[in-house]
Amino acid sequence: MEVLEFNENLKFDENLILVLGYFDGLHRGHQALFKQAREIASVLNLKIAVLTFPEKPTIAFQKFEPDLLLKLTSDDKRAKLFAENGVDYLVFQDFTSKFAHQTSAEFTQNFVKKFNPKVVVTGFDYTTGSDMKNLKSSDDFKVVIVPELADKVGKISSTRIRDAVKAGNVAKANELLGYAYETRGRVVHGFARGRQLGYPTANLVIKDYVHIPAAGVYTVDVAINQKILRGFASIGYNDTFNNKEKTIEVHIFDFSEEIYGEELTILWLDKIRDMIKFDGIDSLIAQMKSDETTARNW
Ligand SMILES: Cc1cc2nc3c(=O)[nH]c(=O)nc-3n(C[C@H](O)[C@H](O)[C@H](O)COP(=O)(O)O)c2cc1C
Ligand SMILES: Nc1ncnc2c1ncn2[C@@H]1O[C@H](COP(=O)(O)OP(=O)(O)OP(=O)(O)O)[C@@H](O)[C@H]1O
Repeated sequence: MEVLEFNENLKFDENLILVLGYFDGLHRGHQALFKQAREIASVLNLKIAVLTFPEKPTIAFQKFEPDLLLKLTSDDKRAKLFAENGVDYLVFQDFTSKFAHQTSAEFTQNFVKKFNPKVVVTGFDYTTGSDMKNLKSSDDFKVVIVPELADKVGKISSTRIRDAVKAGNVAKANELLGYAYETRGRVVHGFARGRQLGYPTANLVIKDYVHIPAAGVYTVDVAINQKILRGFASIGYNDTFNNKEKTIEVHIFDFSEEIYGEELTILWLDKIRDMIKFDGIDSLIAQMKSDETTARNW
């Protein structure tokens, strides 16, 4: 997959299949679009391009709050997911005020046509331009609209997945994503209390602008050095010890390597419980033993 910045001189000599949208998380609804695009691409023997934005379009419209920059995946993972979904050209355009002020016709002329698309694939609720029109088929290209992928609650959407993650409902998020929600971090030193508890933990710092699940205790898999290992993790202020800083820590079962400075990825599988303020470490240890059984049996 080639990653490109859109600019006026960008020109493709070949015909392409163009897919449009922001695609936070590349969830099952988005995957349906790419499946459709791949089917058309293979019949017409064409490559697939995506025109998307590095950040959420809402930053051009709303009063800024740091949450607006948070995503469901790191930028690296996002690119990987586009590639896995069959994208050949991933093209980024900043979503600016000027971009937003274009009409649908201007967007078609200035952007869509630059891709020489034979077919443009969009979702059922996709609109373009300041006039918010649906893209229409023309002599130049055909528009294929993918119907809504929904479950009992309604449309599978990035918004629903963000809400599930923020509520700690990672199992629901995973069901809607079609893969396990993950967080990449680097292992740093904590208070070294974990050893005393019988559960040494890797404390993580997260540099990606991503949504972190709600405080609590979780069954996780940990991807480290090409291996996937089961563990359990906690997010929060370690209420028993009144920590001032929120920590994300993971204990990997049957693992005793020194991993300070290493990068690992936590795959959030299920929430076990909320964080509890215990009146002593013995009750915390007893609770963690029971959590361990839950996590191992998941
Ligand atoms: C699975 C798991 C569950 C935990 N549950 C709690 C909890 O309910 N209450 C709490 O105060 N701390 C909890 N902790 C956090 C421990 O207090 C923490 O791991 C310990 O203090 C070590 O921290 P340190 O790495 O900063 O030394 C939990 C940690 C893990 C890994
Ligand atoms: N469940 C779905 N079924 C079919 N198409 C979808 C679905 N969800 C999104 N799409 C389509 O995917 C493209 C990208 O959508 P977008 O990035 O707005 O995702 P979204 O999940 O709708 O996000 P949000 O919840 O933030 O509105 C659009 O063309 C949209 O119509």
